[in-house]
Amino acid sequence: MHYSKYHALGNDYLVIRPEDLPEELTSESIQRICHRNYGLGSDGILLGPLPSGSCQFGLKIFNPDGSEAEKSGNGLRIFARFLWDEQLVAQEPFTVETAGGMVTCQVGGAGKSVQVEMGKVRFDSEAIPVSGPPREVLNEKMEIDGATFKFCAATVGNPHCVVLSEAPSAAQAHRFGPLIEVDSRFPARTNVQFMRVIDRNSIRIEIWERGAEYTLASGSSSTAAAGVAHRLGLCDSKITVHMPGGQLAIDFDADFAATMTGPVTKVSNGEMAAECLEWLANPDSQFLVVEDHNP
Ligand SMILES: N[C@H](CCC[C@H](N)C(=O)O)C(=O)O
Repeated sequence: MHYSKYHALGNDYLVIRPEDLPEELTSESIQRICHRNYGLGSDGILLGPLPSGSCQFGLKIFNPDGSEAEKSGNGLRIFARFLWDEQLVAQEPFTVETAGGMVTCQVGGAGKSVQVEMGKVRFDSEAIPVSGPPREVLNEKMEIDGATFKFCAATVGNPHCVVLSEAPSAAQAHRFGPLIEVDSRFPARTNVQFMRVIDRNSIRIEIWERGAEYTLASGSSSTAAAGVAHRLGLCDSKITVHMPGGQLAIDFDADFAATMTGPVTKVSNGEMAAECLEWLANPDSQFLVVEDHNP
């Protein structure tokens, strides 16, 4: 099976064209393909280009636990670069349909920089979703594993819980992220960011992703966390988001519509070997399978 691998600030994805799939993806085959020991290893799969009734291209985004994500900022930059590498687009902006809505992409810098209009960041509980009465989820409190956190929640098409932190760290993300991801207040689970506001134009985040665990960078997390900082009046409308994998630029208009700009790096084109494909298809082969989170 042919694939292309890219990373965006260390958040890596496999791009697979539907015509290259030997059979329909399942939660288990996604887990196997993405597995860092048994499979090709990645933070997810981008399946496309797919037909779309509303946009020039369609895209399905899968997490390594097999769940489908409504949106991925790094994934969309990578997919835009893939389309450019395949000469399916040039320098003009183009539209991509995701489960979380339509986005507009534009490739620049000889493919090394991509801009994506990510849509509006929204804070209302029903859109995210967050349980409880309909409200904007801002400056609420949660008790997790003996610690008390102040948090906000937002959607960029996918759900995010932004925890205010004096000292975001990988240890903090690993300890509290998995607990918050599956907390009952998030019916669709949630991505989690631990955020420190550095100044009016920069924040720092550590990330625990829904369905992907700890990642070095996340475009939708950056957009959500920057949106919260802007909504709380702690940052202006142009924000640099610092993550372990690097930086992204997020710009907001007056309606919190976000434009994300950042790099993409091509890693390889490759072929999954036949014996690995056999292992993928063999349900009895030894493999650690996590529970299926698809609704
Ligand atoms: N794990 C996310 C999708 C990938 C997001 C991240 N890789 C990005 O760049 O936005 C979710 O289930 O909503």
